[in-house]
Amino acid sequence: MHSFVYNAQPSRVVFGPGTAARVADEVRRLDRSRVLLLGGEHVRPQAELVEKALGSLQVARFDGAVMHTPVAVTEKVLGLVSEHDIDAVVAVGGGSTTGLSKAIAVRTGVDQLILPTTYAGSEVTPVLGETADGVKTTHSSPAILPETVIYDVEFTLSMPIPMALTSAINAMAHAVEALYAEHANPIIDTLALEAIRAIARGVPVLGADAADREGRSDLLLAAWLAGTCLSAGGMGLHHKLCHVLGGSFDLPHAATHTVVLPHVMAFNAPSVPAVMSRIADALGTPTAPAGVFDLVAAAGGPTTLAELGMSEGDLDEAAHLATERQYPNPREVTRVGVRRLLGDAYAGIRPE
Ligand SMILES: NC(=O)c1ccc[n+]([C@@H]2O[C@H](COP(=O)([O-])OP(=O)(O)OC[C@H]3O[C@@H](n4cnc5c(N)ncnc54)[C@H](O)[C@@H]3O)[C@@H](O)[C@H]2O)c1
Ligand SMILES: O=C(O)CCC(=O)CC(=O)O
Repeated sequence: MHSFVYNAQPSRVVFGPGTAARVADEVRRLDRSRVLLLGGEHVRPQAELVEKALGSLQVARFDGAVMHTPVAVTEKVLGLVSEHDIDAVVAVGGGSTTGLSKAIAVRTGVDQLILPTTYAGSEVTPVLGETADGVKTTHSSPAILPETVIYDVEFTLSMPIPMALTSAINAMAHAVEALYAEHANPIIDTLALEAIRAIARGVPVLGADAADREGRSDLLLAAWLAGTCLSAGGMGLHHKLCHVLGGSFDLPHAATHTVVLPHVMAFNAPSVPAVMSRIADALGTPTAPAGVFDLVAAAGGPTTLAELGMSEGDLDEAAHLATERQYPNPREVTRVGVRRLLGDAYAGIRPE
């Protein structure tokens, strides 16, 4: 018999090809008129299109978001916000640009409209991770959640295939951890399993046609579902470990998720066999951890922490940092267990 609490997150979502052109209407719908546009070097054409669409609504622009949301960058942009009397942020980019937008909004109360260019899913979560003094700290608040998300598949087509692959596995990780999270519930389970199915379908064909709008649109939809799972379900060992590796050892976010996910699934599998069996069904593979590992390996994605630049000598410290505090996870998290897991991920050993 079911018994659960479900918190729906109130985002407005505009989804479809060409929807970026509606950004000015969406700003006016929020009754805002002084926009700070956040863009970035690798999404210049997308940001330019949005700049044109915003016209006189845009009064300032910043292009320097950094992965893991360093507080020093946020403080720099806060100067622009007060100087230009900003009342809304429009962010064009991946999770790093969205993170900067959230960091500004939670400090100033400005509205946020996000046009994602990756599958990170941050745009629909009330979660923000920020880095200061080499430590990444995550917090959650309704004030962090963006008001409006515009998913335009055209904005994601420029992602190179290796990046689209790792970003899709970052999304899959949100769905996987939601299935065994503290706040798991049947609504989120449905979204999570659909996201996993869609990503398992989409990843193997990513390389076949780089401009496959249909396929990329399905992945973008899966990314939204997966972000929704993260926002309602919560995070366990996998996300904690990736935040330690990203925040303290500067590893790239989505690629780290891609390497670590099968190993955390193998670690947690003995405690949640029924969940792993549902994931295996969604993947269409005999076992879930090996299914994810094989999906990544077959698509040419990263399978070792070594290739991401992790030093073997730092694995002990990473295990220490990831086990300093307890947090919800289906299996007890011990330093010895995490160190073994990290060793396997470092070497790229295929899990059972
Ligand atoms: N709070 C949350 O719910 C949440 C969820 C997921 C990720 N995140 C955070 O987001 C950050 C990672 O985000 P990410 O993985 O999307 O990477 P990212 O935003 O850092 O982007 C990676 C690189 O790819 C470039 N890029 C982005 N979109 C592109 C495109 N369409 N074409 C070509 N290049 C493109 C960026 O400019 C950047 O150089 C991390 O800080 C992570 O912690 C937060
Ligand atoms: O905003 C953050 O950096 C914390 C949440 C997060 O990164 C989710 C993830 O690990 O993909």
